[in-house]
Amino acid sequence: MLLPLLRSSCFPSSSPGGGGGGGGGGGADTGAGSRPAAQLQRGARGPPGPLERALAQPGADPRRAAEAEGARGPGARGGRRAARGPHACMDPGAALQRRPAGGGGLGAGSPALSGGQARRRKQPPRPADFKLQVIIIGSRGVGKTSLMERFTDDTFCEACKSTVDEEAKSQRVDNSSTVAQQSASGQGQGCKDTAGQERFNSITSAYYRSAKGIILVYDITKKETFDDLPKWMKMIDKYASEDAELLLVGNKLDCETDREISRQQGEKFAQQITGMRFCEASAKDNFNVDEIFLKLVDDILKKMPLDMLRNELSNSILSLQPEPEIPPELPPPRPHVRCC
Ligand SMILES: Nc1nc2c(ncn2[C@@H]2O[C@H](COP(=O)(O)OP(=O)(O)OP(=O)(O)O)[C@@H](O)[C@H]2O)c(=O)[nH]1
Ligand SMILES: [Mg+2]
Repeated sequence: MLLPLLRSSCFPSSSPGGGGGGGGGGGADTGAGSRPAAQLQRGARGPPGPLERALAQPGADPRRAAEAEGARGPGARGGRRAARGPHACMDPGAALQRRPAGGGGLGAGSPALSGGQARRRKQPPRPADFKLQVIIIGSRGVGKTSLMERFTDDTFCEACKSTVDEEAKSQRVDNSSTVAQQSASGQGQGCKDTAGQERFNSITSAYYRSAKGIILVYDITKKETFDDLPKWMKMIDKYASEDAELLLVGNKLDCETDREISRQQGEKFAQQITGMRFCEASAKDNFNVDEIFLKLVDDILKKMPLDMLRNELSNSILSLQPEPEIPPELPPPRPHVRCC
């Protein structure tokens, strides 16, 4: 897998496009009190999987490598308009294996996607290899930030502050201008927990527009967050690009006893949206979290036109971390494509 730098912007809460409100649709604001910007990157993780090793070969074709790794071939799932193919690995019905020591992979055949928990101890972030923007949206408290932090830092906090918090509300105007500045100066890729409330649509819509992947999260223990989904879909239809990869996530799978939304309900919702994948996860148990992000990136890369991918590569340092040992019989790989 190319080492994508995924930056995600969390849109806490609010019923999308709507004003404030209680409960799941709480008024959303910018997240002045939010956690620091977090870059999601794979760079600092452990040894490359077969897909990465395959990519390291001279002249590797990223998508063919992805296929070789058992991911579905390009075109198996087009954009939202294409006829829906059967869900592959995110099929919620498939037995998602629990990863040993903290989480499950999508299936036996995806060592590159298998547990990386131990490998992801906090390490200094590395410069971006390859930028894709992914946004995580969903009603308040569904676990957007927790999923992001589990993936980036492998941490989880029980009583974490809402990305929207009281003091933030007072500063939201500044923040919205900050966010505006960021996006204006091209820093829009920076990750910021901002909100989806009507007043920020002009800002957050920019995030939707440039997002290659959208993760829509609901809380399986809170029906209202599932009922909010159509409103989030309206935001996606209104602002997101046609070919953004969509992934629906039912979070808090560890709270099975408090479940209010069945897996089948989640799957059925996703099946109504062309091209939308679905899975259930738990940020707390670190179950299916890597897979959410890495599979989404897989899908994004596979849909990218090869020349664009190559072009992106030619403008970036393709580096795999750590360098795969080159068995003696293989010639050393060609020198890395360096930034111009
Ligand atoms: N049991 C359980 N709790 C979770 C999980 N993910 C998040 N939580 C908890 O749910 C609450 C909200 O989590 P956040 O990550 O802040 O949710 P959010 O969607 O970012 O919330 P806002 O920023 O307010 O929109 C916190 O108390 C988390 O500890 C999970 O997988 N399982
Ligand atoms: Mg949050």
